[in-house]
Amino acid sequence: MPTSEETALSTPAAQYVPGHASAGGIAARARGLTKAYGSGETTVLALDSVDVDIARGRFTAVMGPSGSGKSTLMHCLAGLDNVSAGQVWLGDTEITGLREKELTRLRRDRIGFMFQSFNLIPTLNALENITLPMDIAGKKPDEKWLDQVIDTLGLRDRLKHRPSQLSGGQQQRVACARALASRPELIFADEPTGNLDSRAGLEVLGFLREAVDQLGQTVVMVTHDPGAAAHSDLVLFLADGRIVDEMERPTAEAVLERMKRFDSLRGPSDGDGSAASADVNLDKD
Ligand SMILES: Nc1ncnc2c1ncn2[C@@H]1O[C@H](COP(=O)(O)OP(=O)(O)OP(=O)(O)O)[C@@H](O)[C@H]1O
Repeated sequence: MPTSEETALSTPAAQYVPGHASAGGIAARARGLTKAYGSGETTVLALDSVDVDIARGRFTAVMGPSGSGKSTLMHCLAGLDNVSAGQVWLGDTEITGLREKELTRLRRDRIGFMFQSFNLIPTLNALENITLPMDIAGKKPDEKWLDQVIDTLGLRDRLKHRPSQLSGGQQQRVACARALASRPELIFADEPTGNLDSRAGLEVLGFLREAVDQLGQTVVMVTHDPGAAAHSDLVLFLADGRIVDEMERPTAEAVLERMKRFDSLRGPSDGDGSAASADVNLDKD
């Protein structure tokens, strides 16, 4: 059963909304966001009436036990998955209810994506990969911005290389540049360091941080790694499809301690990586 505090976090907006947007405005917003998979007795409630504001110009991390709904939240906020109930906005545009064609255009024009697998086209060189989404959209890149992105990511001397000629870290930097190239309103990164060694992972996190601090971008990153989350401005913690806590200016140690409290709620027979019990203790500092 949810605690009273958890219930308070998932009830309608005006009271308390995790991620509470700053003066910079709101890049994405969800109210009552609910996502169920399957039907009847096999229904899985992946998101349970989530209210969240993603602040513009900030780096937000999403953490939580396996199966808590992190990827589902990202997919619903990005219009990659339809919702069962509730509303989602990208900026001022409500995306719930948009037709697939409109969603495709919106994703292409306004959102950048980074995934664990870099999703680069092997036959294209780095520069062609970076500009591919814009080429498909028939848009000319803003050359000054593109130069800035390429230099910030240290890719200037790698532009003619194909993905197979680049290290994992360099490939992820290309994926990062591709996400940034069209100067999207929002970048979603799903475990962007998951396939990298720790040095390359740190580098990519540093670049995402720079994208926020120096280029004014907005980043939402799903991660399992407390060290990665420590690069963000704000961590949202999910459990059983609900946002149950948040942490401003996180440190790896503090995030790890918070995550341990999810683990300690699992029974001995519950070691299969499924979500923690809903009875998460919410003693916010
Ligand atoms: N396509 C699907 N069909 C059925 N159930 C799904 C589907 N996608 C996700 N789920 C279920 O929804 C819940 C949330 O999944 P989700 O992938 O969002 O969690 P997560 O926190 O990202 O997990 P992980 O950290 O393991 O990637 C889980 O119980 C999962 O089994």
